[in-house]
Amino acid sequence: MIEETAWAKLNLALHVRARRDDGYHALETLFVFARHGDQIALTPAEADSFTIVGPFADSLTGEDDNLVTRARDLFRERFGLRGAVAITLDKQLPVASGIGGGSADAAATLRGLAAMHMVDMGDPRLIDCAERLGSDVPACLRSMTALGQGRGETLSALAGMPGTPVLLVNPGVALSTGQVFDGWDGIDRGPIGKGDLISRAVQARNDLEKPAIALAPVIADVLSLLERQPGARLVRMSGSGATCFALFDSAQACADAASVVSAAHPDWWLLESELL
Ligand SMILES: C[C@](O)(CO)[C@H](O)COP(=O)(O)OP(=O)(O)OC[C@H]1O[C@@H](n2ccc(N)nc2=O)[C@H](O)[C@@H]1O
Ligand SMILES: Nc1ncnc2c1ncn2[C@@H]1O[C@H](COP(=O)(O)OP(=O)(O)OP(=O)(O)O)[C@@H](O)[C@H]1O
Repeated sequence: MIEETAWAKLNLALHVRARRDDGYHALETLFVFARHGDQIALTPAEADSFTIVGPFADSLTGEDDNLVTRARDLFRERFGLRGAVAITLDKQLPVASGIGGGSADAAATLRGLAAMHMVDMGDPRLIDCAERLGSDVPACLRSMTALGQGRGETLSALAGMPGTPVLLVNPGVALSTGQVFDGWDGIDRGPIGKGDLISRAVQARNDLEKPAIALAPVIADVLSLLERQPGARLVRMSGSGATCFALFDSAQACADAASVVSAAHPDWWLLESELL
């Protein structure tokens, strides 16, 4: 059996630069990954099977389309393979929440199948599969700190901040990525600046916060609560929302903030993690 973690993706910053003719937006983003995520287990089998377990399984069970099975089918088609595989997805991350759950699952499936069939991680066919599965999938395939450009698929590696404590908070609202992009006001506010990762991130922004808040006003409450927490170095919404995060100076400050947030909002989803 091969096991892969689908690490949660965070956008420390996301600048939307232009609407493109193909329905996507040109953007610049700082991708980082958290140590926690969904788990994917793959085992060679007589027949294909796909099982979803875990706290967010119910959000996906019953949908016949899943990014995991799409990744499996595309991989086999692209590499001309036939063998069947049993896949179990342990869904720990909330669905449609801006932390790339589906994209990370697709990427973890590709990594697992690549390991099973001894395909090199740099194989252009693997990268092509990732690009066809979604804008975030190439970044999730590597799960390393990177600057993303184009629609998010053009990646340049950056020095990361491994071990930085991070608190993720989701108020329980699912947002459609396409709908949030549709609410962008069309104003290009410029590129992400230069410098080290944290200073670039602090000076930058997430241009999707405004349209996401218009769809789900509770996001503004999440951001303001996180901003009030001692030791929070950077507070922002990730991707198209609604998950927001705070980076902390210390694990204690992160744990203290988690206690405050969960006491105030026991129904919100929280994850204490650290950056990869
Ligand atoms: C918001 C981010 O999560 C930031 O990392 C990504 O840009 C979204 O990546 P993703 O979930 O993999 O998105 P995709 O599955 O490729 O696209 C979903 C929808 O989001 C919109 N979309 C996505 C990426 C992009 N650069 N511009 C867009 O306008 C499009 O309407 C698209 O139909
Ligand atoms: N394995 C999967 N996990 C989550 N969502 C999936 C999966 N497969 C298909 N989907 C579909 O994809 C949609 C987007 O889910 P996902 O969790 O990737 O969004 P997201 O966290 O907003 O991602 P991003 O940050 O890349 O925009 C969901 O509404 C769901 O119907």
